[in-house]
Amino acid sequence: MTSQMKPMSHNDSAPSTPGKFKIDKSPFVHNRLRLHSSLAKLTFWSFIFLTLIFLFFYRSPSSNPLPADASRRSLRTYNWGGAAWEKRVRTSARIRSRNGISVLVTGAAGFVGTHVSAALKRRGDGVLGLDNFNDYYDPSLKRARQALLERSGVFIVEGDINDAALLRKLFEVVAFTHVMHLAAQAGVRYAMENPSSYVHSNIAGLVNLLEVCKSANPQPAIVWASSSSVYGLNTKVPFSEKDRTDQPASLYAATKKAGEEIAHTYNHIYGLSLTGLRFFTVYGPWGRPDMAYFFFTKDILKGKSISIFEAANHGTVARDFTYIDDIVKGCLAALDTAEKSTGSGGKKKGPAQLRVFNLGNTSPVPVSDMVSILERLLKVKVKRNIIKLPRNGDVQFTHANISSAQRELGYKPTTDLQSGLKKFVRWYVSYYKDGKKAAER
Ligand SMILES: O=C(O)[C@H]1O[C@H](OP(=O)(O)OP(=O)(O)OC[C@H]2O[C@@H](n3ccc(=O)[nH]c3=O)[C@H](O)[C@@H]2O)[C@H](O)[C@@H](O)[C@H]1O
Repeated sequence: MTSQMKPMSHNDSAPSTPGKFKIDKSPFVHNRLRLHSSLAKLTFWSFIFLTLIFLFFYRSPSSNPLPADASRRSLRTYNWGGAAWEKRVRTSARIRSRNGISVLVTGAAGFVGTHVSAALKRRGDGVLGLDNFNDYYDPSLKRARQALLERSGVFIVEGDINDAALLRKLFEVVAFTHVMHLAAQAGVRYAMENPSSYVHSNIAGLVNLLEVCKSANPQPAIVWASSSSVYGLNTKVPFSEKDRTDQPASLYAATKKAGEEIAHTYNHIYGLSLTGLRFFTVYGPWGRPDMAYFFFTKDILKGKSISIFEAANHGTVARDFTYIDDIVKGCLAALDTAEKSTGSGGKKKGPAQLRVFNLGNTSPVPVSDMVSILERLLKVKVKRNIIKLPRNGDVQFTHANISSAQRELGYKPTTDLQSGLKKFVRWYVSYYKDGKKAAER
């Protein structure tokens, strides 16, 4: 019983300073006082109750823990199912080469997802894409990538990795041997604008996917995209998989690091075979417009100035930029060397493979040098605006030690930044028709 509900004693109704006025002890006045006090309490608690109900049903958008963007994504409904849809799924996932694999590629309309899907299809593997086509960046670019894949026979199912019913359905229709999980909320700096979208995709979405994979029969082997950003404030270079990763500098990095821990758990409990790939600033044709090399190109062509970050004391900011074709080779090698998961029916039957690899280029380039390469390729004098590295999650430099990937995956990057950016610029200019499409954006 709470103190408010305690039956009132005579003394409860007496003022705490009884000498100030005369207490009327008549029973009528006493009852009136009790009634008065009970009414006041009833009114008070009714008010609190109604306020709570009001807040529950009519909370303002700003009090919604999911920002509009993330809510919209999870509330969006996608059309899937039906005989014709299932046929497309089956056809796309059909293996067409001896010893081929059938792979569910999440984030297939994304930058890396498109390239990996196309490469798998080319060598005769079965490939089914999954993508929610969200509007984090220009969705028309994702649609163009989809059209490209469609022409090579890859069907992309429209849906969210948080949709368990859809994922279960896909595994019912196709016994995928592998999952290449690339769907994620990417971008380091955007995490300060929309933190929930990172939790939604990189944590909740990952767990949902692993839940379905662990119950699938047979369980697939999973290769997924982690990030160089997990090294955070680590200063030991080059970054090795053995180095500490417990100092993330951005929420993006923290969710990728959480993903690595979640992978450990699902491997440990359910025998899922899991390989995490730490990508180092991947760039190239069909790239992501939110990345610096991409929007620098756009702005340089428009004659706008660009902001180049500089660390304290004019310190150089550098990245181990890695060309997309090298990353694709690393992804395929990770799929090819992935051992089978050991569980079945949601139960572990024995120890399973758990790996993590750096996929970088091993030669960091200062961002200002990257800009100079673009300047030469675009033949436009760049208006440089050097500004202090903002405290928004960016780290000063990245540099991959790739000996582990070299040894176990035969990974060997071959494209330097100059050659890779040349291919990017050629694609950019032709895709945006010398700036025509870019101007429409
Ligand atoms: O390896 C990763 O795991 C990550 O790589 C990528 O992140 P980053 O390496 O930060 O790439 P990106 O944004 O292109 O900035 C490049 C450089 O330009 C600098 N930069 C940036 C913006 C600007 O206005 N000025 C500037 O100097 C900036 O300081 C930086 O030095 C992916 O986006 C991310 O999703 C993740 O996959």
